[in-house]
Amino acid sequence: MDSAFIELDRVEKVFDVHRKTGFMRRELRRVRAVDSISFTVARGEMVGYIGPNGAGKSTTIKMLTGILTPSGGRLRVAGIDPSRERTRLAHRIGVVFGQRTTLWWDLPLLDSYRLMHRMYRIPDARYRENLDRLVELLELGDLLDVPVRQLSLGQRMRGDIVAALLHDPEVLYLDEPTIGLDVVSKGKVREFLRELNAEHGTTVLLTTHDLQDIEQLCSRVMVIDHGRLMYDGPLTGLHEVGDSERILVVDLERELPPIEAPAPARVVKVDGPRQWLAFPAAASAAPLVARIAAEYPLVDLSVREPDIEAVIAKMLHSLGDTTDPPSERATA
Ligand SMILES: Nc1ncnc2c1ncn2[C@@H]1O[C@H](COP(=O)(O)OP(=O)(O)OP(=O)(O)O)[C@@H](O)[C@H]1O
Repeated sequence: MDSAFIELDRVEKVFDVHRKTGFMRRELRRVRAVDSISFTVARGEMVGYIGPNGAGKSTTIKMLTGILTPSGGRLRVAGIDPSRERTRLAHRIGVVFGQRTTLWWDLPLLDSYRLMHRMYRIPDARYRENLDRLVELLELGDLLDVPVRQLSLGQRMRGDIVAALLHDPEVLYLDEPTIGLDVVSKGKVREFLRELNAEHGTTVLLTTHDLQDIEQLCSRVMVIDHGRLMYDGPLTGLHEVGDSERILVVDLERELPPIEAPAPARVVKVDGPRQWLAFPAAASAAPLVARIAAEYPLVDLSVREPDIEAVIAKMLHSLGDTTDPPSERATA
């Protein structure tokens, strides 16, 4: 991988919020949404950017796209200062907001793509080639004539991903790309993103509340809290810092005493022939599964992941983070 493609050096974003505190009285509150964050992302990396609600994730993404101007620090994407050269940068980045669509609600999907073709001034041959490839990969061929408002959430999300990639961006910002999708649609979106990254080397910054998005896509994860970067490393490391656990749900042929599992795995619940075992999230489930399969009459099993909020909360707790949500300072 070559040198930094995304660079943040002590970036800050402070919002001034005026609040009415009484008749003719207003108070100015200063919200430090992003508080001196520094990191770099190399070209071709897929990085998870996670944190509790209000942590500053969207504010960071908005600064990276140039929608918001930092209050301090230095920020570059592909060598470009996003807030100064937003239009130039727009040709090199793609953005997908899971909760909002960039498509035209009343128009057939294909018409939205035609408009983007013109907006981004994509050469005709390239547009045609990209459209054909993306529509095939994301299985949207039968839906191109359907107005966006008639699409299911999963179809609309895939439609938005195509829209974000028609102009061959080098970096893709994804904000909750699998939110509300069923298991099959989530799988399709993840598989597509993996292929996109492997084949085109697209750099991806992913914000999500779904731990499996991170697990299946990102070799690196950054955790932000109260506007500050609290962790930057592999997901397994995040589990280790917080001592997170996964749960192995085991269905036996009949009701039996609690399974004698090798420590630190242990049975945490028994209900008839079903038993629940907790084990460290950073460890592989394979040895535990093999041992149970060899020694017990096993019918079925599944692994439950901890939810992302729980992992982050444990990690922050173990780091002794007890500060209040984004630092606010009354100035008047
Ligand atoms: N335009 C704004 N004006 C004032 N305060 C803002 C503005 N945008 C964000 N904030 C505040 O900045 C902080 C960080 O918000 P941000 O939306 O970046 O968080 P987030 O991590 O994306 O949260 P979520 O997961 O809930 O989307 C919050 O306290 C929020 O209220």
